[in-house]
Amino acid sequence: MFSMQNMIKEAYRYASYSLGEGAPADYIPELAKADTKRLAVSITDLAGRTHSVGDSQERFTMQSISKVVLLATALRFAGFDGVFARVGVEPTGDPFNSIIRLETDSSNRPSNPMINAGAIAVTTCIPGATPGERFGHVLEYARALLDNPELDYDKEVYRSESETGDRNRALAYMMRASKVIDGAVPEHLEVYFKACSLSVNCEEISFLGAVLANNGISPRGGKMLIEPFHVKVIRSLMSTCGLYDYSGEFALRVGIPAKSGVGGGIMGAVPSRMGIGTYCPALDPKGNSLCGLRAMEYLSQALNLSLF
Ligand SMILES: NC(=O)CC[C@H](N)C(=O)O
Repeated sequence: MFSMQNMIKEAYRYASYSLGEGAPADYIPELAKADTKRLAVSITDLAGRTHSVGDSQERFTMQSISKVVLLATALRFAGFDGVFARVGVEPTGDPFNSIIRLETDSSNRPSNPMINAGAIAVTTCIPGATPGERFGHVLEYARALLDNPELDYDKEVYRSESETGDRNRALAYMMRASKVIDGAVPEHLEVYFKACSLSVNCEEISFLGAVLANNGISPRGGKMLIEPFHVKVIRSLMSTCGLYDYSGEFALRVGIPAKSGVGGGIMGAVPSRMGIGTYCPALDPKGNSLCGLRAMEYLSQALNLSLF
């Protein structure tokens, strides 16, 4: 008999065959400590019910999944035109932290908001007198979008990333040199690193997926959290750019708008159906959670979720 719980159990079992493969991100030293045996799969349906199997309460940092929250926050304050004056909407086929196109692209703008350069440019659209105030807007919105009023960032991961984030600094200074962004680079990076360090669990990211799946309306309570046009923008960028230089193959194999992060999470939004969260910190060479990809593939096939 069909039950969502059984389906998730099967996805978990299929994904668990890949446990032991891959490795946690180690360029942020604090992330290298993650237990690669942790695995979770969660689905939040559009009635707001969450079903999970595995380590779904385990907390991990959002990392690049926060690019969705940063973009939603920036769109709220600066609108479409304000945000997309600073960042493009084209996939790159390059790794998430690549710098090359900032020089070779004639506009010097980062290609899209789902790569590091693009997300840093997006943070510059979030207003406030101090980086604390600006991150406050992100945190407040993240608490609503992930349905956890206690949500906060992980101080250890933030410190670790801030100490070692020279590549992100380089991206930001390049963009400032070419006048794509202005203002104090260390302040923009404080907002960006804190957003990456937001501490979440698998159930919460499946809820964020469900908000996006439900056209921006909270499946718990019915409040509009993201306006429908912004949902369309975010979902389309997730589809084309959400898994960095694996986005094309992911579209083909899974076909769900999704966003991954090097903390080991993947968040998926199946329009008008459900939000999906997966977690396992062992990554493939492109920075995507290996077991997470397997679980997404299983669910896409079994529930016929591909948009294509
Ligand atoms: N792909 C990711 O999750 C990258 C985010 C990470 N915080 C970084 O800036 O490198």
